[in-house]
Amino acid sequence: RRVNPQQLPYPPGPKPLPIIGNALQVPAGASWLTYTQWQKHYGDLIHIRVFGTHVVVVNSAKIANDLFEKRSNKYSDRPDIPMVDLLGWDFNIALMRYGEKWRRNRRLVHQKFRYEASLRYRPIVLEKVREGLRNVLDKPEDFNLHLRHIAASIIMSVTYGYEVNPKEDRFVTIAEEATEMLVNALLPGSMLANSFPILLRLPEWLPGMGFKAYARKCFGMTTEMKENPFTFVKQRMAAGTATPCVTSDLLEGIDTTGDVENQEALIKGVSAMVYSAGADVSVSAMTTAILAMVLHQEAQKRAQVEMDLVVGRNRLPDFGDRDSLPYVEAFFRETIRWRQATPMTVAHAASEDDVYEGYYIPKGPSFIPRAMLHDERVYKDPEMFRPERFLNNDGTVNDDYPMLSFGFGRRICAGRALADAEVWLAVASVLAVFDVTKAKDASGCQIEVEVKYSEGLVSHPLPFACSIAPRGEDAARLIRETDATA
Ligand code: HEM
Repeated sequence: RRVNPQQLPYPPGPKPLPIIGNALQVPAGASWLTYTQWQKHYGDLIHIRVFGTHVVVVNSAKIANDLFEKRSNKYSDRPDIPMVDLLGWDFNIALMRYGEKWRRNRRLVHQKFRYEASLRYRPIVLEKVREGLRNVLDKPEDFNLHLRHIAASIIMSVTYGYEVNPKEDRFVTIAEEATEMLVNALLPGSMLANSFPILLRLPEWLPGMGFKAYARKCFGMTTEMKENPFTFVKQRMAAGTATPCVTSDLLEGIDTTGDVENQEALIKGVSAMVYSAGADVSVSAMTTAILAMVLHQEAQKRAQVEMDLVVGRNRLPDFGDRDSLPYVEAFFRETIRWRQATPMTVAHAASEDDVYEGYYIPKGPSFIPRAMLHDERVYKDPEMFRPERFLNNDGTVNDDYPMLSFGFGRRICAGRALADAEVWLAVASVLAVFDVTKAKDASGCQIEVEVKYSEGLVSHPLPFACSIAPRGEDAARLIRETDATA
């Protein structure tokens, strides 16, 4: 009441219980489904309380725009997650509190990943996607691994000029394990210390302090994840053999009259963060595209007809073809709308108290923007995969790019230009040369595929079987010809 002088109400929401608030009503996993149901009862702005933490769920693009864009000076903070520093993940911009440290980091990421800068990475994207096509041709049943390899090799090449080893790469393995440990520690309820930071001060020998050993293990990994690839670049620069990359560019820009150690530490963190921010989400989007192809044969066929007309069967699509492939573009956009890789995006927080449409919003709550790309007032039958929703009547692409899948305001995804390029090219290339259909079992019956996704910050399609076969001998030859070393 002291901080809410006008005694305005919080936004509506389900009735909280004493002390624990709404904790029992919020499922740990796919909570966006619960928020979707609550929207029908409580509206577009919902308030809940989980123990002492206020959470505001934003259910419409209009409110997201009003708060995260128009009032972005107030709504660009992140919730305080005490475990992040303990795990050694304090360099992760996506989780950083809004302030000077975030600004310094974001400036460097923006410098290297804004649209114009990202154009430089297109040759790498092209090379790695085509390598992925060859891998799929050789071992289609391992398509998920190949998609992982595409995403990892693009990011490692762009960031460190490093060629990823397809099997058990030392840099990639450590980055994946450290990222997984972070994601597990962020799952609601997984680490009590996130809700009760006082636990951080208690000695490790007490029962329930297992999180400290967990954090130590993760800290070791994040240190390796930052140090090893960075040292790799520095050694190659010293030997004059470095491939130009984000890290070498940033190192060359160091002000040698200033505090070199601090500048290097910043570069190390920014470079290491790129893998965790960009690899897994890109894999999710690419896998969703494959899932959509399996389930929507008519959409796949229509995209292939367009591809054959525009690109023909004698070459593979390139970025220069994008504007001439409206249906393929619509297929790509529908992919990132239909199943968002981060269905809850990343929570924002308010850095000061605010009032919105008569409701009181205290400083610091978590703002969870639910999957607005499934708002049936905007997207009719949102569960349906329907690329046509991104086309005008004359077949041209409309102005609706599902940018919300990349977040909002000042915290919008800093790598969206690279993500857009790599996922588009992967989708277009697969459509050009492969037929993706349901797999058959030993008795020749089709194996049915269900749309099921994992839970967590980044959500992936659960493993599914499918058949990925080249669209004829010409397509197989085209794929093989992309191997310059053959
Ligand atoms: C399909 C792929 C991707 C999707 C769907 C995606 C989505 C997102 C989302 C939803 C956010 C949170 C935005 C918010 O808080 O409002 C985010 C943040 C971020 N993303 Fe991406 N992302 C993708 C790929 C990438 C790539 C390849 C990079 C590499 C540079 C990247 C770098 C970042 C960074 C640095 C942030 C943190 C921004 C900040 O908090 O200031 N992302 N991304």
